[in-house]
Amino acid sequence: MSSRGTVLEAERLVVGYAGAPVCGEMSVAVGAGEILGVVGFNGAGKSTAARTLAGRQLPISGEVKVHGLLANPDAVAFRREVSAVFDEDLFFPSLTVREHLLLVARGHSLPDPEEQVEEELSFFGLQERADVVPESLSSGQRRRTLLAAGLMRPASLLILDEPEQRLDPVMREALGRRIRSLADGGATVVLVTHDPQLLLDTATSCLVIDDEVTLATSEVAAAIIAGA
Ligand SMILES: Nc1ncnc2c1ncn2[C@@H]1O[C@H](COP(=O)(O)OP(=O)(O)OP(=O)(O)O)[C@@H](O)[C@H]1O
Repeated sequence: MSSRGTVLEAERLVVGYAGAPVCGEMSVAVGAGEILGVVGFNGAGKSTAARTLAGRQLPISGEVKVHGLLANPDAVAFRREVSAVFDEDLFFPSLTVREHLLLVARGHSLPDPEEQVEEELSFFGLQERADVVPESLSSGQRRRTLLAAGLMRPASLLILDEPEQRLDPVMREALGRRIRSLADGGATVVLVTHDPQLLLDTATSCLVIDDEVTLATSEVAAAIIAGA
């Protein structure tokens, strides 16, 4: 546990649908500056767990708390703390990439929103596509837009569901460095991933999701997802 205190806490959490659990019960306590990798086979329940930790779906039993606040995305105080990026996240069909990012920057009262947006466009290699609407983007460009929006806003807890998907190797490496630097700045990160290298580059501990949920080092978890 981090000396900087627990940020995300879940005790005997059971996640699933219509009262049916998708995986074993889990307990987590993640501190400021820590990166919790979440791994498991296809369909193991990683995204379900991540969505529950992000407050996007209710647990079957147990509670999720962030800084002691019950997970509830309708609560302003919770939303301020938590940024989550999922593949199914939505866009406004008539807003361009730049307009989406400006909306996020202004909505979170970032200083110099225009400048910050240009930095994100550059980091995610989106400058050339900044003025097109989501429909005209490739799936990887849409993914990068969502990640840019999720990473640029202030948050003490960042939940990323397979952020490496549809990113090329250079972008994956840059993303790993970015995640690490956010954690170095004090953010807590939950990272669902199938990428052993991203896990090794970032995670400080890992949750292996299965019928039983266990804690593992990033080396052990990376070996599991690499099929070793
Ligand atoms: N909305 C839903 N309603 C009912 N069952 C669902 C729903 N979404 C997912 N599931 C089921 O819950 C189980 C866990 O799914 P989940 O998406 O959490 O797995 P995952 O570990 O993230 O998988 P992957 O690695 O393939 O992304 C799967 O059996 C899936 O079919």
